[in-house]
Amino acid sequence: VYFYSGHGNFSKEMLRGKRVLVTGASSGIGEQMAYHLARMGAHVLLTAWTDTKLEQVMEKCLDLGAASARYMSGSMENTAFAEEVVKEAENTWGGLDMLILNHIGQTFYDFFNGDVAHVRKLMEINFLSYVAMTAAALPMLEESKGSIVVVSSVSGKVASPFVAPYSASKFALEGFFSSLRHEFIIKNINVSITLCILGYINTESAVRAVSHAVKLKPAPKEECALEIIRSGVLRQRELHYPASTVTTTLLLRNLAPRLLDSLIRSSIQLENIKRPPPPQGSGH
Ligand SMILES: NC(=O)C1=CN([C@@H]2O[C@H](COP(=O)(O)OP(=O)(O)OC[C@H]3O[C@@H](n4cnc5c(N)ncnc54)[C@H](OP(=O)(O)O)[C@@H]3O)[C@@H](O)[C@H]2O)C=CC1
Ligand SMILES: C[C@H](CCC(=O)NCCS(=O)(=O)O)[C@H]1CC[C@H]2[C@@H]3C(=O)C[C@@H]4C[C@H](O)CC[C@]4(C)[C@H]3CC[C@]12C
Repeated sequence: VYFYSGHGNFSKEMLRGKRVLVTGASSGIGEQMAYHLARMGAHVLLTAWTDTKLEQVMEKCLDLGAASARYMSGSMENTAFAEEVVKEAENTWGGLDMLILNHIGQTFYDFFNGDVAHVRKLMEINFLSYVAMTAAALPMLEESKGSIVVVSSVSGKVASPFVAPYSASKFALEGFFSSLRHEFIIKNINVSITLCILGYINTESAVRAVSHAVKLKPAPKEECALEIIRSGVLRQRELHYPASTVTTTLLLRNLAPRLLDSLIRSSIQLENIKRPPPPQGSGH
């Protein structure tokens, strides 16, 4: 059973005929969300970078029972493309019920190397495109009293080493969407915002990037994807998945931050992180 900030009865029937836009849908958690939504009979619009992968996911969605399935490939580094995807939903469906913001740009699990351009690029892909899609989709979501689902991470709540650019983009999501949620309540805008705080998940790209260093056992992407959809449909404020590690981490963050920091560092095989050369002329 996974922790929710609220409670409610979820039925897969709730998604039947619903119009759902999923980003980062060509692999990993996004791909699994697409398949769950298809099994539930939703209309899906899938987006990611690589169209060959997207086409395969779309075909499988149709086989699994999607009410309809379409895709658009392109880079979310360009907010114009982000807005085009939302326009496609409007042109295709005349509206939108759920916006699932999930994609991330390629990054590294390593010491920050001073590459400011990489930080800027990741802020564009992982944060600004989420803002652009939300702004473009809001009129449709207000009309449908729909939901915004923001896929984030423990990295967006608690600092860890070796993920500085990625973590910055996830913290930005927390600040922006939590503030926006206040404004929706003040303005009586009936659009829910669900922040999904995820721990380590067994997607190919995550395992490829960190399995040499992160001692933790990753949680299953299929179950993670279903919990994200469930929390969005139930209009939960936050999803913590897996609840055991995420909720404990957040409790420790407030109660014993130094202990948490040392536990985080001890959960990493530091000897497997290649160390950068010392700065020129350094005394040590
Ligand atoms: N896996 C994990 O351990 C965790 C994941 N999360 C979050 O879950 C979400 C999904 O992660 P995960 O499934 O592992 O990621 P994957 O690497 O499996 O998928 C990333 C997706 O983003 C797309 N993408 C990459 N670059 C771009 C770009 N420039 N423009 C548009 N789309 C792009 C990829 O498309 P393509 O393949 O075509 O390039 C792919 O569909 C992310 O928000 C991540 O932060 C949070 C905590 C833990
Ligand atoms: C380094 C991972 C990102 C890999 C990548 O570049 N994917 C891009 C998509 S592409 O290949 O298609 O271009 C990180 C993705 C998820 C991170 C993990 C996470 O968010 C949960 C933990 C958070 C904690 O603060 C640090 C450890 C994490 C396991 C963290 C590690 C880095 C990721 C796997």
